[in-house]
Amino acid sequence: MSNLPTTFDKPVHIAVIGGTGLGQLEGYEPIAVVNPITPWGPPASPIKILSHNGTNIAFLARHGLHHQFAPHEVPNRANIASLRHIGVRCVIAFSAVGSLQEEIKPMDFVVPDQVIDRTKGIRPFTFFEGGVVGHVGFADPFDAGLAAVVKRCAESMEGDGVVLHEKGTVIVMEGPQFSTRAESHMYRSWGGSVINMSTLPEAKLAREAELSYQVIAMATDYDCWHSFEDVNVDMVIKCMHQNGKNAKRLVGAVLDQLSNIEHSDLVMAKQWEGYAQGGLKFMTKPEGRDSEAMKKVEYLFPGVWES
Ligand SMILES: CSC[C@H]1O[C@H](OP(=O)(O)O)[C@H](O)[C@@H]1O
Ligand SMILES: Nc1ncnc2[nH]cnc12
Repeated sequence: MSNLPTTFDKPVHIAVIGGTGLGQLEGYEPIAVVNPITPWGPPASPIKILSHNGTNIAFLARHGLHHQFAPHEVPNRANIASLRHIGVRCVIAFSAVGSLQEEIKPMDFVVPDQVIDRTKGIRPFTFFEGGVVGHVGFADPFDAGLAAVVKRCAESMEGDGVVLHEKGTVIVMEGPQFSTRAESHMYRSWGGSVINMSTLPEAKLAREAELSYQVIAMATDYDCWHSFEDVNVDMVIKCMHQNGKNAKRLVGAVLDQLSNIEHSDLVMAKQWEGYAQGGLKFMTKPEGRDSEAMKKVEYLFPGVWES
C-alpha cells in the first residue's frame, strides 16, 4: 500500500469510517498504516493513521480499499474491534444515503438521532455470543455529545443551499439491491428521513464496544419515491464527489473541536466506559462461560474477567 510504518504506538482515540465514495480522507498527513487481526478476522481495510493539527486519527474504509465488500459482507465486528483495540473510543462514520424527505436534498448532510433496522438477520451483529451473554441499551443509538459537536461545525460545509439537518431517522435496509417503490413509500410513512445499507450492525457493535459513535449521512439521491430519477449507482458516485469535499471539511472542523480539552471525556467515551462490561459479568455465571468466547471479549476489554 505504501512505505508508511506498519506499527504505531502513540495514542489514537478518534476514528473516521468512510463508506461509498469516501474510500480515503484526502488532505490529512498519513503517518502509519496498521492492520490488526482480531478474533473476528482482519478489518475491511488496513487502518491509516493520519495527523491533523497535532491530533492523530484512524481512518478505515468500510467496504475495503477497493470497495470489495458488499453491505452484507462488511466485516463489521473486525472493523469495530480493531479500532477499539488500537485505542479508538470515538467514531465518526460517514454514509451515502438516499433521501426519504423532500427537504433533504442530494448533497445535504444529516446527523441522524434514530435508526430503524430493516436488515434481515444475515449479518453477524453482536460480540457477545457462544457462551458469553451481554445486553446493551440502544434506545438512542448514537452519541448525543458527539452529535452536538458535529452540528456546531455545520458552517464548515460549502455549496449553494447545502444544509446539515440536525436530526433524522435512518432506515437501514439489507440490500445490495435498492428498495422497491412500495417499500420506499412505506419507509416514508414510518417517518424515515434517509436510507442506507450500513449503519447496522455497525452502530450496535460500537455500542457493545463502549465507543461514542455518530453516523453522518450524506444524501446522494431521492431513492425511488420522488418524481426525480430513481436511484442508481452513477447518481450516488457523482454526488459523492461533492459530498466527499464537504465530508473532509466537516471532519477538519470536528477534529478541531474535539481537540479542545473540554471534549476529552467525549473523545475517551467516558460516558460508555464499563457500560457493556458490567452487564457481561452479571449475565453469564462463571460456570456457564465459554473460554473461547471469553478470550474474544478480552480482546475488546483487556482484564474484563479479572475484576
Ligand atoms: C452505492 S449506493 C449503496 C451503498 O452506499 C452506502 O454505502 P455506505 O453506507 O458505506 O456509504 C449504502 O449504505 C450502500 O452500502
Ligand atoms: N437510495 C438508497 N438506498 C439505500 N442505500 C443508499 N445509499 C445511497 N442511496 C441509497
